[in-house]
Amino acid sequence: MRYIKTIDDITKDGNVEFGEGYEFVERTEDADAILMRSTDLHGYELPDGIRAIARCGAGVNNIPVEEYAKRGVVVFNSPGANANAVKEIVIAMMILSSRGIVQSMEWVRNNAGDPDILVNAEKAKKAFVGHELKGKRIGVIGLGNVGSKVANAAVSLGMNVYGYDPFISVEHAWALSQDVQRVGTLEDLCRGCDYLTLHVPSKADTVGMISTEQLDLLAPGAVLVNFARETIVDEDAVDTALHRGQLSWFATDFATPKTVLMPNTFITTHSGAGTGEAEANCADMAISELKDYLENGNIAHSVNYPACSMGKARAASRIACLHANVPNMIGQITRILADDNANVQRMVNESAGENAYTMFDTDEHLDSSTIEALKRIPAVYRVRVIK
Ligand SMILES: NC(=O)C1=CN([C@@H]2O[C@H](COP(=O)(O)OP(=O)(O)OC[C@H]3O[C@@H](n4cnc5c(N)ncnc54)[C@H](O)[C@@H]3O)[C@@H](O)[C@H]2O)C=CC1
Ligand SMILES: O=C(O)CCC(=O)C(=O)O
Repeated sequence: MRYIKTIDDITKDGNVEFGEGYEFVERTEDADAILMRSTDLHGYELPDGIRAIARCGAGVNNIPVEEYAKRGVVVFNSPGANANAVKEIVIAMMILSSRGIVQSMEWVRNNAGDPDILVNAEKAKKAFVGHELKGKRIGVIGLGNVGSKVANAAVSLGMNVYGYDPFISVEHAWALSQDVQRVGTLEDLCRGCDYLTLHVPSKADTVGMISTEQLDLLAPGAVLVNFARETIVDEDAVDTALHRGQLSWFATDFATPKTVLMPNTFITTHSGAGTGEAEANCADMAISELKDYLENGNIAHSVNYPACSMGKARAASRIACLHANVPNMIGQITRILADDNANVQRMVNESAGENAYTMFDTDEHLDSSTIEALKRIPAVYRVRVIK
């Protein structure tokens, strides 16, 4: 039996299924792995028994991924699984910011008792005249799973679409409409934009990336949409830009104490991924990642360890070593296996940044003294006997 602790409501109806061989537990101390969403794990006391964490979603700024890597904990996310949901709400926010829809509906509600409301609505409507998205210039920052979809949707709405992403993946470059014009600098992207939408992770080079300098380059009365993370915008700069009309609207998914006091905002409850489809997609992806890791040691979509797969564990034994990406690790591991006279059927070593992963199948089970010797190798973070 394997034990799973869920943190957060993974889906609205609470349904998550791991299937046979798995049980949910209340206490993290009793779990092998964690399935979670947005809870901040910085400062969380993670028990040593936890081998893996799967984040149902894209952003992992709520998880100390490098600290966990050094403890031999593999962190997964679910890339792309909620991207369509975010794309749709971002387009909705752009339309809401352009057409006086919310204000017009408020007017109707406030005048519900007026017997002449139908006639008076005709008079009131001029206050809610907006403009169309077609023909407007939009800048998309980050052309990954969400940004590439937003950019393509904006193209199909007839917008002039500009994108900025110095690290764009080949996959997303292929997915991008040829009508999206790529721009080399953030400043060139912002210049003259009527709409600016943010789709980058929160990390050292994106925190505060939208500030006065960038906002001043936008067209006067531009709309800023932030469904990425609250940290990416300088909130004081956004507040000032809203007060002096440089921004006409700010649509954000993050109800921070500062944004809730700003004028001309549409603020949601971190609901960008709030669809049943997105929740199910994220949960399915995260669960299959955890199961493949716990049962076979395979890693897919990890944010702190390399991808690595040897298929189903079919040999007598499978061992996985999580370790630092430093010289002579394979030499040290194979020397210990040779001392045990172990016959290795297959071995894979992969690395990503500071961390590396070595997995091997052997004909027979290894002695416990051999496992202990592997654990004693300096810079080995964890040794797992998968089978
Ligand atoms: N509001 C919500 O519910 C949701 C929010 N998000 C947020 O949106 C972010 C993006 O999501 P995805 O598109 O799924 O992630 P992704 O990883 O597919 O795409 C992120 C893109 O940002 C680019 N990027 C990284 N640093 C950059 C920089 N300095 N300048 C420009 N581009 C840069 C990357 O190259 C990548 O193409 C997530 O990290 C998360 O914080 C994602 C999903 C739901
Ligand atoms: O609804 C959630 O769990 C948050 C989604 C999100 O912010 C993400 O995927 O990065």
